[in-house]
Amino acid sequence: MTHLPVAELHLHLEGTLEPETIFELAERNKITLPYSDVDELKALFEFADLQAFLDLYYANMSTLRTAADFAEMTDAYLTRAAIAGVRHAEVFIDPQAHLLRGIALEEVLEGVTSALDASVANHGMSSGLIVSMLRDQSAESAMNVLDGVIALGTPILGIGLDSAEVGHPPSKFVEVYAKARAEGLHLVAHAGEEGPPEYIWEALDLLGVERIDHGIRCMEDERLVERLTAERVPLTVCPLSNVSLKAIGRLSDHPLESMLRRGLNVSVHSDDPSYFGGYIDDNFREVSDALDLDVDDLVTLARNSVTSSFADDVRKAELLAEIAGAAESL
Ligand SMILES: Nc1ncnc2[nH]cnc12
Ligand SMILES: [Zn+2]
Repeated sequence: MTHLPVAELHLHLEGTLEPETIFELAERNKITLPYSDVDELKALFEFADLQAFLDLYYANMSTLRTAADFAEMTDAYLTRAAIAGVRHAEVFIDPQAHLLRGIALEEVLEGVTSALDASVANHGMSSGLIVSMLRDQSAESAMNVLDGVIALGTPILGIGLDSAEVGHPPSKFVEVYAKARAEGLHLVAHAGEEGPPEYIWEALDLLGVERIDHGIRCMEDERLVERLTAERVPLTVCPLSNVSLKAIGRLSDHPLESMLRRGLNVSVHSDDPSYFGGYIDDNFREVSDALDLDVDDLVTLARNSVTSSFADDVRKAELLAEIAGAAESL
């Protein structure tokens, strides 16, 4: 199947480090990994829950040291995403995970933005960066990152909130989000992945987010579904991730189809593709195989990804026209 043009809105750059790349980086940076080869590492890609994944995800980041490493990781993602049909990418980076192990914010941002700055020229893809705060770290730490990014003057699209969800509600970050809003930044947050529907309410009402990342647990709260539908709040759903992290038992039980039927503004994304079995094209193919989705549903998902993006109106119109063109030949 040719891929529909899409916007990738939920993608952690550090979650695109393929096992082979982790070993290459480790060798280059003289880091000893606790696995002897790629197969031993891949054998660990069975996760009991979000925390089990996060432990491995953070451990493997130790291989990233220089701006060149961050640039290479980012460009490798853009190369793979272009093959998947991604025409616009808004990607997350987790600066605190690198600051905590002594890598300077400048190093991280310089590497990532140098690759993103060339995304149009090298991949025909528009792009932007979302700085994501680790919710299991303090609000003060998140504020320091925000201040650091502002001081450096690095152009970013906005801020996000990720990492271990349960026990770290959005309310913890009210001041950080207020400051980011005052700076004119876009606001998104992971909520309702493992955490309860109340965290989605908080992300909307206390943080003022424009998109919810994941949000699948909204389906447990009828009033919330009504609100999200009425306000067309985008939910960036990552089906392969949800199965891999046991938020959902099997792909055939994924609520994506019910969410679409309820009129929720859902789109499909890849989260941490190297760990969860696939990029955005793999997510589209697997949900269309496992769920009762027709071509119109797939086109709706692609269109929602574009209308939910932070691209400007001209770019959105271009991308919607591309989707309409591609849909004719499906
Ligand atoms: N699926 C996910 N949930 C929360 N934090 C993350 N960081 C990277 N992937 C994540
Ligand atoms: Zn995520």
